[in-house]
Amino acid sequence: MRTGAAERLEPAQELIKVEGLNKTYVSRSKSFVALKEIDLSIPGNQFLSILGPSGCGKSTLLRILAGLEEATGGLAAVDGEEIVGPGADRGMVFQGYTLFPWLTVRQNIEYGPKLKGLPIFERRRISDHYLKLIRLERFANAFPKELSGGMKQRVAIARALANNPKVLLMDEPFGALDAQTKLEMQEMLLNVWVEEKTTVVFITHDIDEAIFLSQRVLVMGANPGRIIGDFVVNLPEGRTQEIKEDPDFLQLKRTLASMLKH
Ligand SMILES: Nc1ncnc2c1ncn2[C@@H]1O[C@H](COP(=O)(O)OP(=O)(O)OP(=O)(O)O)[C@@H](O)[C@H]1O
Repeated sequence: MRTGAAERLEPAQELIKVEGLNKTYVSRSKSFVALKEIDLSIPGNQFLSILGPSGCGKSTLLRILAGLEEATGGLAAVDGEEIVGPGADRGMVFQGYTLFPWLTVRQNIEYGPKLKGLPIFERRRISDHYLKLIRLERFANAFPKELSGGMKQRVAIARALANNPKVLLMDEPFGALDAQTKLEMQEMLLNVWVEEKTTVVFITHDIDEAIFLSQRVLVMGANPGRIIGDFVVNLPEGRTQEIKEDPDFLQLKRTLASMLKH
């Protein structure tokens, strides 16, 4: 159902390339190495999660990919183009709710397509598609303040996807939700990913969430921020919560937990 550039990617083709990436924050006389020599290749359509202790540079890496932060050295590129600033080819979803409060759910979703100058019938087609995907058709004309936290995050995901980005960058998007809503959101996101096959880079502190959602999990270490583990998740697609009892799931969970502990 996707109509843009992401559709043209062969599954194994590299979409995101990070090479020798460094980030040092300098404040007054102090400098702090947040990222050191990060090398990473992410193929198109992959769902990749990043786990790591607080302060290991996960958000910094994501913000560099989003073009919101400049690297101190090295390269970061999307689809062969070096990242020099934010762009519609990268959709962002954060923990905080970032919807426009003065726009309805439908208008929020249509915001990007409207900015691109798409005609009204096309915008309507896009918002209809995403309202259905996030199962909020009945709330098309509601304002964000009328929605629960989980519903707001669903709209934030739809709004990001409505731009047909090449990659969805998600920084702990479900971190503020209660446990039950979080599980529902994970299933919803997995369904969205299966339907749309968009590339996702997802930051979380939650090992279960990382394994449940992903095809691949990266582990970062701190001081300096670097990649210390890269795991393929060998679990079938079409996952439901029961998969969390699968021996392969539990084995990977133990491995990741022990890596994070050290
Ligand atoms: N603007 C800044 N100036 C100075 N230091 C910064 C700045 N932004 C981040 N840092 C430092 O860089 C390190 C990495 O921060 P970052 O937010 O990327 O970590 P994180 O892994 O996402 O942490 P968390 O899981 O707690 O969100 C931290 O030690 C942080 O204090």
